[in-house]
Amino acid sequence: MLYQNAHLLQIRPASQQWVAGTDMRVLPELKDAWLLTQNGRIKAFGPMSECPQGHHEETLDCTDRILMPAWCDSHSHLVYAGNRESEWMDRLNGLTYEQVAARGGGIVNSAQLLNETPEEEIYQQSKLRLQEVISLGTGALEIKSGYGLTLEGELKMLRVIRRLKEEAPIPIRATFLAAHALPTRYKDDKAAYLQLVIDEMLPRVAGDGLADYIDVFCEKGYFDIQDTELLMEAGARYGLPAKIHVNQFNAFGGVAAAVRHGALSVDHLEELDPVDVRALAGSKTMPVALPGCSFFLGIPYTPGRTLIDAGLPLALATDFNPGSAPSGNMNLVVALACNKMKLTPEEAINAATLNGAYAMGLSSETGSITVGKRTNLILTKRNVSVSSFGYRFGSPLIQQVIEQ
Ligand SMILES: N=CN[C@@H](CCC(=O)O)C(=O)O
Ligand SMILES: [Zn+2]
Repeated sequence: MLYQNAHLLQIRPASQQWVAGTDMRVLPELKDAWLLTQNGRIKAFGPMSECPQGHHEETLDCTDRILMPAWCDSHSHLVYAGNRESEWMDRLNGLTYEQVAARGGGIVNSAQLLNETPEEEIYQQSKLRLQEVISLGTGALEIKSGYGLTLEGELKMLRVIRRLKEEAPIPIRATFLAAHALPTRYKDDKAAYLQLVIDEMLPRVAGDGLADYIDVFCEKGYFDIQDTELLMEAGARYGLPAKIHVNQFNAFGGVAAAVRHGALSVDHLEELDPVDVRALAGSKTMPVALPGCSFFLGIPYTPGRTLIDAGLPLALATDFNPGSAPSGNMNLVVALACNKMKLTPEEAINAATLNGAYAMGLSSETGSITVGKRTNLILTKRNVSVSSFGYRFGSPLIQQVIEQ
């Protein structure tokens, strides 16, 4: 396919894996450009004055439109059963997320439902959500387990993720998150649950090649630093790098622990201590903000400005899940990042494309307009500017999602 007269956005050399600090304000572009794709990959691009001549099977005129990489959503729990609308109603009536969880709701509620639901049904429900996010411009996605909390439940979730991986037109990464909450059966014996996760679940998950990463909900009332370190070390023994839920409600050293263990990303960070910022400096760990969760739970937004102004990179993701963020809309995430976290549109787009791809190990595949990367692209409607992604919040700006 030959795209002509396009405004190409987010053009990067293959060597550039992320942008940080003041560089996040820059979105390299080429106006009045052509782009050629072949076999699902970007083959070449350049200014219209040098557009390849001759016959091309298919061409698309992109006059007045931006052609850019599709969104890279590096943190989701898109595979789940049913919903938690009744808990949401409880929160509307005044309960907090933590109070709902303390009453037996929350993650363990989703876990019960997931264990009761047949695998095929979970697959069908999740597939619909996947189709929805792809139609909204998501071109790469990470999906976590963590609503099983039993060997069979976790394997069931990961098999569904594998099936979605095999069938989807976009790259998907799977993360093993059995340490998402203590299942009711183990509520007074965390050590026994950790043993189950490490000695029984992990060898099966890794042996069957069902996960790319390991995750832990490092939070008061869930898993502490020692548990998190134990799980990161166990994951490493099976070749699974860590992506850690940390600092959602409390900051108590989880970021530094994750960095020490070479985690690929630390996600949430609604609570941020100067110690966390110092721990991230000079590391290869990507901080990931989830503004949809802040919006839905009414908790603080991740201080993205503090991170970027300290010279760090930042990625944005949806956290799509039934409890704290039942939306997989990356367009909304980008708009929230601008309006609530005070990111410039350029910073937000860098965070939602190039840096998001890094945060799920997909830098060589997607996240920028780069020769050789996948043809995972968004073509906007006419007269959409870079600022529109923050300013025109809620407006559908995408004309076509290109996934080959
Ligand atoms: N915080 C932990 N896990 C999810 C929420 C899961 C749930 O409430 O079901 C999150 O990232 O927000
Ligand atoms: Zn999450």
